[in-house]
Amino acid sequence: MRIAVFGAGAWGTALAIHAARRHPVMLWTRDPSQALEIRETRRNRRYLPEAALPGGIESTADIDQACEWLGDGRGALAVLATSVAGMRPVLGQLSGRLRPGIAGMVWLCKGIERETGSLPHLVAAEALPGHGHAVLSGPSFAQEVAAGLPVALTVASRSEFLRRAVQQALHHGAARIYGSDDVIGVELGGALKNVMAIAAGACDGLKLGHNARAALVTRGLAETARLGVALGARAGTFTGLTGLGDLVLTCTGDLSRNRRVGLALAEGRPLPEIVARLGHVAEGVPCAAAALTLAARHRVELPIVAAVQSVLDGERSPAEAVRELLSREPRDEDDNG
Ligand SMILES: NC(=O)c1ccc[n+]([C@@H]2O[C@H](COP(=O)([O-])OP(=O)(O)OC[C@H]3O[C@@H](n4cnc5c(N)ncnc54)[C@H](O)[C@@H]3O)[C@@H](O)[C@H]2O)c1
Ligand SMILES: O=P(O)(O)OC[C@H](O)CO
Repeated sequence: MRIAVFGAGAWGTALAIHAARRHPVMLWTRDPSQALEIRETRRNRRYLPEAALPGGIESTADIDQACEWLGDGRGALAVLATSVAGMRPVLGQLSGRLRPGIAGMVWLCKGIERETGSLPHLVAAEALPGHGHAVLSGPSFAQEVAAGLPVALTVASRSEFLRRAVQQALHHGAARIYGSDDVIGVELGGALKNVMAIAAGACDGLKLGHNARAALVTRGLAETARLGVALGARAGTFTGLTGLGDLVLTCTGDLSRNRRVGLALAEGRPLPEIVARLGHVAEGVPCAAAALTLAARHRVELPIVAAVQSVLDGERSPAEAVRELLSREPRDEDDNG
């Protein structure tokens, strides 16, 4: 099966390496010098410097060439690996270029569009109509996948055909790919765990202890599920790989960029400096505000996300935000607030 990956950041590159263990892969980047570097050095120095790219990966910055490479499209798979902010512009370029026969488009990004408060499947429906759509998510640090370490992911799509096509393409070696038809639940779990990881990083940076982090993960999951159910997701999805699984990974694993943002905020560093130093996207930063927009539309309360947003906005220090969360009125654990 031919697989074209659009976006050559850390995760797009790692997924291309995994896919290339079985399939020919085309890795598209918007940056011509990066495409040249990948072809000549078999490395992506800026985004995933430690990984060697196998010979089965070709690279181009020419989007027409990448689409033509997929051939008549039959059985081929397109993968979108940009940040959420890059989704609409890149899918817009692909619209009309991708042949109708491809198995479908699967995106890897985890977040909510900042300007619209839309989950990725709604962005894709507008920007790339006429193709099958799927999201691939779950606990997965790029560096570990590139190194061939075990990983379990979930592909969610309303199309059973596309779910099976993604499993056929990527369920091999050390990667297990589960299927789900709960697109909203899978996308929301992946989006909000990034915000919770900022909170967990701040919590650990303030040395609030293991009890505090466990409370944050558990209440963060409750908050995510509350919004998800209001949006039409199944509650059970949030205890799966793309909910609890990714939440635990990102809140506790130091490879997480979002967690590192939280740790740096606890040191009192300004957000623009933290983001600039990171050199990668930290989706939790734009996602916190977008999640609050979405929650307001559905009249759902998100106290931890609101606390993170107040810190990102510079309205409160992390310590003040924690004090505010602790001073909330007592309630039953399964209360809807
Ligand atoms: N890194 C991981 O371990 C990992 C794992 C799973 C999911 N994700 C998710 O995958 C997405 C990408 O993450 P990443 O780690 O690759 O980020 P990254 O910061 O390493 O790379 C982002 C990539 O998106 C591209 N991009 C951004 N806007 C674009 C635009 N308008 N047009 C074309 N390209 C654009 C950048 O050029 C870059 O190649 C994020 O939503 C992230 O949450 C990351
Ligand atoms: O580095 P982060 O925080 O963007 O997390 C990466 C992946 O989403 C973990 O599953």
